[in-house]
Amino acid sequence: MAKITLSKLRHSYYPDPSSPEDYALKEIDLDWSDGGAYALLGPSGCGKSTLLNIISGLLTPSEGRILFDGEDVTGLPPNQRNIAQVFQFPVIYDTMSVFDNLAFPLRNRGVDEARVKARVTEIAEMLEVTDMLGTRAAHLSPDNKQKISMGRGLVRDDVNVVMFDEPLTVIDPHLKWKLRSKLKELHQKVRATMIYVTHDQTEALTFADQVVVMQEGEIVQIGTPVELFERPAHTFVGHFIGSPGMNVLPADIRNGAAYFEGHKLAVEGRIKLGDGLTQIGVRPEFVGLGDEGLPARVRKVADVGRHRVVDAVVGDTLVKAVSSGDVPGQGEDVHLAFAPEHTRVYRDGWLATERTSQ
Ligand SMILES: Nc1ncnc2c1ncn2[C@@H]1O[C@H](COP(=O)(O)OP(=O)(O)OP(=O)(O)O)[C@@H](O)[C@H]1O
Repeated sequence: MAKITLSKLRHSYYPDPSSPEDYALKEIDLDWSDGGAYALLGPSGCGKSTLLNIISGLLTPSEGRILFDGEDVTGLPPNQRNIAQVFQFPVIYDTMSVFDNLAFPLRNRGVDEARVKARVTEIAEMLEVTDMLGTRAAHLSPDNKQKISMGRGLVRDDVNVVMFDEPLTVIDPHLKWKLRSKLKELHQKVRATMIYVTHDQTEALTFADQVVVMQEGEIVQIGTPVELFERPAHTFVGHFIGSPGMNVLPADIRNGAAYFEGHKLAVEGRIKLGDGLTQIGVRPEFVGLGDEGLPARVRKVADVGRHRVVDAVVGDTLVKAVSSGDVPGQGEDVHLAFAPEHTRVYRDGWLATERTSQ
């Protein structure tokens, strides 16, 4: 397995790019450690496939370099990069048995039969498909086919990286959670460098130790799932991750203090100086409902099982709050209290408060 470095990568599909909008990938600098579990997360069109294709060698970047363990592979074709890939749709041979499908990547590289048998048996146990080894792949259900496809990606232990490209797309929703946690478990056992590409926050946050969030060709934050939830570096991350996403509210900054709908708010720390559109970001989980705070009126309450989501209006602005206790009903007056350590200022989308050290 390898450490992967992306250095000053940029890519444009146009021959003569002139403005930042011409780039499907803006400048990307990234280090992925050997053996880590990473996710690339972002909405459709943000550049995930472009980046994946550059790493696998299907696409040559307009600028920058890709290094595996410090060795420049930018000019190498896919077959010389020693990568395993698992795609959206299962890639297996229907006429072969499950055993032969799993053995294929090893036999293809001339691994001896004793080692093939040992490794296939090991991977089959991890995937809990031992009882299917003799079955013809054509007879498998779609989710089992995709499991075997994943097994084929994991069976070689000499690859630099295993890349998963939206691997759960074809899986029934009620089976997704099973495969999601299976993959996490597999990473812990196999300890390969893995990159998981998805637009689904649950998949990314379940799988990865570190998530790279992309928007419009740019990395907006790299962090652990907890970091992305607790301290989004950009309003996009706050909005995209979480359900419901972070409240992003209009704000005025006067004399170093933040005001929302005319009320002064306590925020996590000092507000950085600068020009641009300022907004307040606070997650619904950190908005308390009670007798103190900003006066608001409840517009709607949604019961989503474990908790309730309350839509309240302050002045003209909608604020969401999540509560697991009793909540006021529709049309009632209430006060909202934003937890100061979780209330931040953003300027032109980017975090503009500094945390006061505790
Ligand atoms: N072959 C191409 N020629 C021109 N533009 C392209 C090409 N492939 C992708 N793009 C553009 O590059 C940008 C990034 O696309 P990309 O497919 O990498 O995003 P993505 O995040 O993988 O989206 P999806 O999940 O829909 O595949 C988009 O604006 C897309 O329209």
